[in-house]
Amino acid sequence: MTDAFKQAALDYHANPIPGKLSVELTKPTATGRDLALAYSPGVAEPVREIARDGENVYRYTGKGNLVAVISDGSAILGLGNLGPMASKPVMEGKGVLFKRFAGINSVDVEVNAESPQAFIDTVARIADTWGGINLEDIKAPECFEIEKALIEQCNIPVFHDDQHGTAIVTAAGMLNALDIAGKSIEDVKIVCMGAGAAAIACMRLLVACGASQDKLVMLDRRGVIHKSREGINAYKAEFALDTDMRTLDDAIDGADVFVGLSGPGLLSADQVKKMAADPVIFACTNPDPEIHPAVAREVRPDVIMATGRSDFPNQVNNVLGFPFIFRGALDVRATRINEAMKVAAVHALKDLARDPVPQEVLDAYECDEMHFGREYIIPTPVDIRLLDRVSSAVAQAAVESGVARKPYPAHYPLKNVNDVYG
Ligand SMILES: O=C([O-])CC(=O)C(=O)O
Ligand SMILES: [Mg+2]
Repeated sequence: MTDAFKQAALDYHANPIPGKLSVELTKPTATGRDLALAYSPGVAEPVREIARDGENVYRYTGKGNLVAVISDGSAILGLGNLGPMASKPVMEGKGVLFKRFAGINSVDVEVNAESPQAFIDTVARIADTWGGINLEDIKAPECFEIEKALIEQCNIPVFHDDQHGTAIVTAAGMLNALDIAGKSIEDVKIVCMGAGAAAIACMRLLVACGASQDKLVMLDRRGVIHKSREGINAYKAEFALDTDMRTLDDAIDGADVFVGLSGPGLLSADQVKKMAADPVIFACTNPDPEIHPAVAREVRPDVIMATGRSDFPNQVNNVLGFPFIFRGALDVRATRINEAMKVAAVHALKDLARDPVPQEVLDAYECDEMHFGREYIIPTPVDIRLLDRVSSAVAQAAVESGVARKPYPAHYPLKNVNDVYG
């Protein structure tokens, strides 16, 4: 990032008013009568109705279209554990994306918790306020325990975006990239740089999509995760190989796929040179990827390259997932986001990339042409069709898998965010 761009990012957040989100009113408030309806005495009526039947909260309040974006700031993007307040711009940013792409209202909640249990207790006590909870930027391994406990304790969807959002989008992009490379997922040698929340979830989902675990090498800061290593947690142990490989240099030799969910600049041009033909590189650490696309392309013109960023082709970023996954889940009042719903999202994303790209998308990216291929393996976030395709696939899967509390929405398909209330 240039200094000018960094300053522009600060100015964007500071001016003309601080932050990126505000609250808006949805009802008239001009007259005394309006106020009497909105507050005392009128507000007592929905209070009584909700007290009589809890489901009425969806009818008389904003709960059904409201998601909390909750973090402790322990793993902000690829920047590390910088604390709850430093995570606030990202959490507000997720709120921007929820609203912009899926018409979902959100509040950011930054929790200063001294332990995973304190975090769980804090969130569980206020969970009923919202229609869903998006956990964000919480470090591994604590994030696994936190998500599991909250899913058990809440009857609204709880979804750790860095795990499942990232995994869904990665799997969709990977299936397409391998197709373009003419390789099948069962056969490829995969190197995963990183062993945090996103890395573990991505590899689990790739294995569920057919990848062979014995051809998958995972590395953390200390190198290859192998069976004779001491002191690895249970989540990393799931991917421990019986191997002599110890370093990224060892692992990358002949690899078909590199997935980076680790830190900036960790993959070198020399390492890229050693990969197999038509290498697939997903350098997804934000904001700075494991390798710059231009550097990878220079040494390997045959590369199929993705990053997490909006300013390069092939943006593999959870923004393609979480807004629409929650949209579908909220609209059928799902009690959780289960595996069937995640798989449905993978296929919806993967299939959409194969359709012709609308003119609005070309305009937004200032290019004349975009079609399924090396430079376009996954839809762009501005593609309005995501709203319909992903949300309806997720809603349908929720209904079929028995976690929906409402039938498939009568007002689907959604054509744009103004349609979301039906
Ligand atoms: O915020 C983003 O761009 C994607 C994300 O969740 C992360 O990097 O933690
Ligand atoms: Mg994140």
